Amino acid sequence: MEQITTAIPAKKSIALVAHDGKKSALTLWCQKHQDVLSQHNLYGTGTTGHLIEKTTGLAVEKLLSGPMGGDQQLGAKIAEHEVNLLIFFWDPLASQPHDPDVKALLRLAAVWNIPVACNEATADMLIASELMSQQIHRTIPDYHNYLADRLD
Ligand SMILES: O=C(CO)COP(=O)(O)O
Repeated sequence: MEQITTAIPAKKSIALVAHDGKKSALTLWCQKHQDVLSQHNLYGTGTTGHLIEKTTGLAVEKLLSGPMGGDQQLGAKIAEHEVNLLIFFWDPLASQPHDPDVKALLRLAAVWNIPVACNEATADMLIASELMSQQIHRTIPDYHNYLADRLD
């Protein structure tokens, strides 16, 4: 597929999500990195977003709880270029009733080539990057070209 280059702005729109077994790890991580996070727009699934707001005071745009559609809402925001970085502490030791939604969210993050951290070590590296405060470039599928080809 043809690709185009697009920008992720210096002020990023970051999705924060954690499964139940990882919620305390994510809220602690958010407390630790509150200064950097406060410089960006934050989104979260329902429970995670509320917990982050409560423990850090950061403003989070809260979507539905994951099992009720929150992962799908985030996936849509990634496809519409509203969310451009994903921190998702998913739990590899617990099964989830909405596993297809989790997979779909991670798939769309890969399709649209946004930075993703699925564990704390990667999140630490992302948040420490000097690129967090700069505009960065990413290549994404050329959707208009894709559609034009299909309509030919
Ligand atoms: O289930 C989730 C991610 O798959 C997260 O949802 P909650 O933040 O509502 O727990």
